Amino acid sequence: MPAATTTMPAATVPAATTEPTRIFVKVLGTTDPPAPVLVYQGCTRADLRATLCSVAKVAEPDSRVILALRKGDGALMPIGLQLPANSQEDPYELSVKIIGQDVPEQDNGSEFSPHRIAVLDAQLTAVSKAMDPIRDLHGLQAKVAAFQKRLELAEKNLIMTQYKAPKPSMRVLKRLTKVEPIFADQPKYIFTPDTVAYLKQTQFNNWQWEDNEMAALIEHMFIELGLVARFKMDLATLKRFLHTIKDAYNANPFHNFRHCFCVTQMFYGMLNECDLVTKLDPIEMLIGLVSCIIHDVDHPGFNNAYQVNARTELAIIYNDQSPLENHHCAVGFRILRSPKCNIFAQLSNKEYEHVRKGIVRCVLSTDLTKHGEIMTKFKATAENFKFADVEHKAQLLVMMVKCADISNEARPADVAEPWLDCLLEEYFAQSDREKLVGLPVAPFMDRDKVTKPGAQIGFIQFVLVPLFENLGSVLPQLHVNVISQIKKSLAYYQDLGEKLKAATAAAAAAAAAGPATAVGTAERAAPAPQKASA
Ligand SMILES: Nc1nc2c(ncn2[C@@H]2O[C@@H]3COP(=O)(O)O[C@H]3[C@H]2O)c(=O)[nH]1
Ligand SMILES: [Mg+2]
Ligand SMILES: [Zn+2]
Repeated sequence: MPAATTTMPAATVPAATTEPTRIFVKVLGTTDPPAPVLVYQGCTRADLRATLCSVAKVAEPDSRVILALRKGDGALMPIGLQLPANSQEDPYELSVKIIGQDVPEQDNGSEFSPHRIAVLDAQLTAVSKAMDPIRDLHGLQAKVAAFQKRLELAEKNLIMTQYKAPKPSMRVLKRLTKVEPIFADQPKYIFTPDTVAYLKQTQFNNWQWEDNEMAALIEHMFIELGLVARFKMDLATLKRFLHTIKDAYNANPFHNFRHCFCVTQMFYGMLNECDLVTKLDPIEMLIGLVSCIIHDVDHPGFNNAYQVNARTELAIIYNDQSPLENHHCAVGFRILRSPKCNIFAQLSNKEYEHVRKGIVRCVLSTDLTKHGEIMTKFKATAENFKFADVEHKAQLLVMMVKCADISNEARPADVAEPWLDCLLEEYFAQSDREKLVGLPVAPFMDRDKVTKPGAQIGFIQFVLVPLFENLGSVLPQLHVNVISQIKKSLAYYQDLGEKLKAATAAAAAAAAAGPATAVGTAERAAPAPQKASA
């Protein structure tokens, strides 16, 4: 039979914004005093079961372990997160049985027979497990995307996407309606005036759109900026180009087609919010837009350092010189060269050369090892910036694409934060592989060393703020939404950093004082403060 844990004060567990529920649990069949358990909001039922098992000193909380929790009056309490707090004087009584030891396999007919409890327990655990993917953002998104796909099929690919203004909560309603198709194999999207106006804002929320919709939104940008008309683009070719590019982005956690869309949309948002649509030539807007679209195409999910250290094919082909950015550019132009996707077909040779040169320059500039050099050059240019100067505008485009590429923290908190999770997921997958094969691991990618504030504070302070302020010296409108949001983000992560520091210190003090059992991780113990939105 399991023995009870030693009771230690639970007060040493770090304070949380949402206070945990403190319960006391007395393990039946032992003489040990009731043990305190802190139940944090956000932990799962499986976490709670695991903790109760550890209180009862049962090694593994597998499905053969039956836990029953009763109040002092004998009432059976469902083991879940809604357990009311109690006191040391009136603890819950925990009984632990292990199927195959002393529990009858058959139902003995009584309401709370061990068999029934075991069955119920196993079912609840299964339900809890089934809920885990739903708590996970990617899982949720995948489910939504799969549902939308099914809906598309059901609607025979005839979908109209309607969008309601997001303010004030940035929540989105999408209504799907039947409309006439353009292509038999492709849904046609018609965006409402609300949607197309919202698309022009740098604070746009990317998360509620699926890939086909994002491709259609980019298509809309080409039309709306007058590029389709000016460069006599065939609409079907534009669609094929965008869908081919979409398919050429890999399903990486971060460097995927959604990132491509965000970068492109931020560029489009900056064009609009900074009145550049009238100040730049169509060909310059075309350079910027297509640069954003192809800038990470076919990204393998492993960065340049990995390419070089692992001596990959890309590193060999490009002699270790920005292998990824060179690859993105080459893949993009290979797609553009194909007649079915060649949106530049009607450009004169001179225009094509100008466009190609501009795009290559912008995409290669997204390699952050070029950051310092580009910053210095633009600072000098910005002192006397002239929209009449072609080279000045070429540098402006480079800066805008660079800014758009790393602009997640320039969006509202609820849009930005999931991107950091995606980035860290990709970084951790890389460092895990590097550890496995004995390659050097960058500390900022190491899951044992990285925290969210650690990842963002320096990045925002030393990369984002100087970069956007440098561009802001030529485009002062950037201060209104973009730079102000970046500064809110910085304050948020600085605050979170302080809270984590305090939580770590408190946890260390708790460890020194003795064992108190808490359900949940350190991050749950110090949940994120509310991040300010625009
Ligand atoms: N720490 C941190 N890095 C970022 C963030 N956004 C982008 N990056 C990194 O900056 C890089 C810019 O180019 P990529 O998009 O290829 O890959 C990007 C990421 O590695 C961010 O919010 N935080
Ligand atoms: Mg890149
Ligand atoms: Zn990118």
